[in-house]
Amino acid sequence: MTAQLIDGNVVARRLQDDIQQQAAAFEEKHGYPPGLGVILVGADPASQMYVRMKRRACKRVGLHSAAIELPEDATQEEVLAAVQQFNEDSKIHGILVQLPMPDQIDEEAVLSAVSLDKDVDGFHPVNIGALAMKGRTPTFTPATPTGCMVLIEEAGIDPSGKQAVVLGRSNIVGLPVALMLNEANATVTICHSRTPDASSYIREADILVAAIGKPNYVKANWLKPGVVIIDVGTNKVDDPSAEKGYQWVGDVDFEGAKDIAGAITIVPGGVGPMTITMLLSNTLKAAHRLAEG
Ligand SMILES: Nc1nc(=O)c2c([nH]1)NC[C@@H]1CN(c3ccc(C(=O)N[C@@H](CCC(=O)O)C(=O)O)cc3)C=[N+]21
Ligand SMILES: [Mg+2]
Repeated sequence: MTAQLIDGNVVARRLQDDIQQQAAAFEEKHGYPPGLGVILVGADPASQMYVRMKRRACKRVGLHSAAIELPEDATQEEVLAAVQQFNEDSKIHGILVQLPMPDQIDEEAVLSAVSLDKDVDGFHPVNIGALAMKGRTPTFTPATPTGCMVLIEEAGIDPSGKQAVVLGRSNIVGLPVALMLNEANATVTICHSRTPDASSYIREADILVAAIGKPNYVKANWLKPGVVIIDVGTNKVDDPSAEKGYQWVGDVDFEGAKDIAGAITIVPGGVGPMTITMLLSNTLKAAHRLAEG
C-alpha cells in the first residue's frame, strides 16, 4: 500500500460544515434559507434514493428543499410546467432535474428550460458551452465533475502540464470533467466505447478519471506508478459473503491499484459524497446571486 487514500466523506463533511455556516448567515440576513427544487420523474429506485440523499443533505446544512414528483408516464408539458413552477418560485434558488428521465421526455428541452440563474446542476447548454470555451466562465459547473476536481486539488495535484485520461464521455461526468481538466491546463485524452485499446492511453496517465460504470475495468498493470486516480464508478456487484449480499465496486481494480497509484479515491465514499456537496454549494451560490445580484 503506497497510495494516498482520497476520502471524499472527510472532504465533504468539512465543506458541508462551511456551507452550513454560510447558509445560516444567509438566512440570518434575508429571513429565508437558500432553497433547492428537485424534479423527479418516474419511480426508479436508484433515482428515488439519490433524491432522498440530496434532500437529507439539504436538511443537514440548513437548506430548504422542495420536490415535484411526476409519474413514469408524465408528459413533456407536465415536466416543463414543473420546471416553470420552480423557475418562478422565489423560495427556490436552485433546480435539479434528476436524470435519467423516461424516454418520452426530451431531455435537452427540459434542461434548456431551467432558468440560467437556477441551473445548479450546470447542465444548461449555455453553461456547458461556457465551460467548453476559452475566456468564458460558466455560472455553475456540474456537481460530479466539480467534485472530481476538488478531490484532485485535495490530493495536492495541480493538473497543469499533466497527462489526464478520462474514461467515458457522458454528458454528466466524462465530457464535463474532460473540459474542466482542459481548463486546468492538463493534456486531456478521452477514451470511450469505440477506443480500440484504452489501456495504451491509461499507461501514460498522470491523472486518471474513470467514469464508465464497469466494475474493476482498469487493471493494476495498466497504471503508471504515482498516477492519481479518481474513480467515479459506483457499481453494485453481487457478493454472497457481504452482509447485504452485494458490494460497491469502482471502475478501477482498487486492490491492485493502491500499491501503484500515488493517490486513489475510495468507493464508496469518494466521489459520491462530493457530488452532493457540490450541489449544496451551487445552491448556496445561486441564492447569493439571486438575492444580492
Ligand atoms: N440531475 C442529476 N444530477 C445528479 O447529480 C445526478 C443525477 N441527475 N442522476 C444520478 C446521479 C448519481 N448521483 C449520485 C449522488 C451521490 C452518490 C453517493 O453519495 N454515493 C455514495 C454511496 C451511496 C450508497 O451508499 O448507496 C458513495 O459513493 O459513497 C452517488 C451518485 C447524482 N446524480
Ligand atoms: Mg470556459
